[in-house]
Amino acid sequence: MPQRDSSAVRAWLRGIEVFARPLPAFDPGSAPAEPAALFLEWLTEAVDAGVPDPHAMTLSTVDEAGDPDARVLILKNVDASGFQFAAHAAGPKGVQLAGAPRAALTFYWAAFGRQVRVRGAVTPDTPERSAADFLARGATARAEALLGRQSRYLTDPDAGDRALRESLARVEADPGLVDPDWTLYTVVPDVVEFWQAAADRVHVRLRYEREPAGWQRRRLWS
Ligand SMILES: Cc1cc2nc3c(=O)[nH]c(=O)nc-3n(C[C@H](O)[C@H](O)[C@H](O)COP(=O)(O)O)c2cc1C
Repeated sequence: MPQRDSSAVRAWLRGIEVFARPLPAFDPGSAPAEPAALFLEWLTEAVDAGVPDPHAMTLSTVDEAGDPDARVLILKNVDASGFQFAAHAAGPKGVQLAGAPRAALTFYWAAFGRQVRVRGAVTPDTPERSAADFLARGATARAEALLGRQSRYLTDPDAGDRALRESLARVEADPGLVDPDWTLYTVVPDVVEFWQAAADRVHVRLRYEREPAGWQRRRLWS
């Protein structure tokens, strides 16, 4: 740990190695026609290699003032229609998405030096599918969601514990209870970029762009 002066921190950070490990090669010429197929290949490799939380991703949104916001979430599904996550419509990210229904997703699997970036419109799924996602959550997660207080100030932790216990009792008494604000969202991608790090810094980038004729694949400078 360096001294706290800024130049020492700068030197310390510069000394930390990046991409100094065996990394896979990426041949964009043999990439599949659809980005979802390549995404699932990369995700599968991360899962099989035991990467922790391989389905964690950063969801970026903007608020009503146009200020960006970002947080890590768990991916719920991916297919040709898009990338799914779930959230409470009344919480900050839900409110931001109601006002500006577009988002970016960022995945990073450090063990492979791989990043995937997704951008697109965000659409809420049907109430039935959102309810099914809600009911697939654990009892405590459902009890917390039903409180609808995520990201508010926790001024009294003891009162918070009591409220959670009461909510959990409601869930246990009525296991079919669904929070109507719980929403599955789909990011419908316009653009999906695959980025493969290389130790020599000649990183390989492939961007899929959705066009009327279908997905176009383009290499990018690194
Ligand atoms: C690995 C990881 C996974 C997370 N998964 C979720 C999740 O699936 N759902 C969720 O609401 N928050 C999740 N969080 C917490 C969010 O990052 C965030 O703190 C929370 O959703 C509140 O965000 P908001 O105030 O912008 O709405 C996760 C955080 C981490 C680090």
